Amino acid sequence: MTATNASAPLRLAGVRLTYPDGERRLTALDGVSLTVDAGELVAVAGPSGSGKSSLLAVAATLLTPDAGQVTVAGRETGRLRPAERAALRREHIGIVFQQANLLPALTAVEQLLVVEHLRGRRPRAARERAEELLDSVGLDAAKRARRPHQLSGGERQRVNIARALFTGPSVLLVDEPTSALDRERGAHVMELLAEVTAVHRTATVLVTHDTGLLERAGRVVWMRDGRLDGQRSGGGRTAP
Ligand SMILES: Nc1ncnc2c1ncn2[C@@H]1O[C@H](COP(=O)(O)OP(=O)(O)OP(=O)(O)O)[C@@H](O)[C@H]1O
Repeated sequence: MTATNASAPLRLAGVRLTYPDGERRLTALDGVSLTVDAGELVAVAGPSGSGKSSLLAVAATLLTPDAGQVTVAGRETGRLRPAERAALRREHIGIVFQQANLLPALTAVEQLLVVEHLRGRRPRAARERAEELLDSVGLDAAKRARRPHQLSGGERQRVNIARALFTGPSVLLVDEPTSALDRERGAHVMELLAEVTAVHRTATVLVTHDTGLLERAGRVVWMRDGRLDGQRSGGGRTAP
């Protein structure tokens, strides 16, 4: 059972998050529990303001909940010191933001190597890994040598996904990855996310407004007013 799988890379249990709102607090997440297994793609859908981005920020350990637990790769993050939490995030969490945020002066390969350089690994092994990852998301040698302005929006988003996978994260968090793309390119990116989730065995959470893309998800959860409001199995791959 998903809900009781203690080895799942990502577990949220009874998470409550509030923001300051004048004299009071606004409740953005109101007792959210969600377990995501390795190799599972969960799409989080729901109206604007329902708490989807807040859920992603809490799962990314970028925001600390007022109550409840967030467990990443078996570690309860509420108990960690900030430096330990940052290290856990670097090692175990890949984040794909809505905009690719690539550095204009760097080629596709170099976008991945910036991170690797900071981690102090040997460049040749890192370069090979970067080349392989970009190849696996569909960028051939010529495109891997291009700078962001020489790539299409969909290709930039592929670089973005490869970059998030570079550290070998067990959790992949994806925020509206298709909002800047047309329907066909958006569908391809969604297809790619389903594939990398299966191949890299990540616990993937994808936030989207676009209900047209949900059939590729293994599971769809709906948010309303800070609560999970129901879920269904999608048409895509699910964890065994
Ligand atoms: N930094 C903040 N300070 C105060 N309130 C916030 C903050 N961020 C979000 N909120 C509020 O928390 C609630 C949930 O917002 P959240 O951004 O998580 O929703 P969402 O479902 O991601 O919305 P959207 O689809 O429009 O991005 C909303 O009422 C929002 O106004």
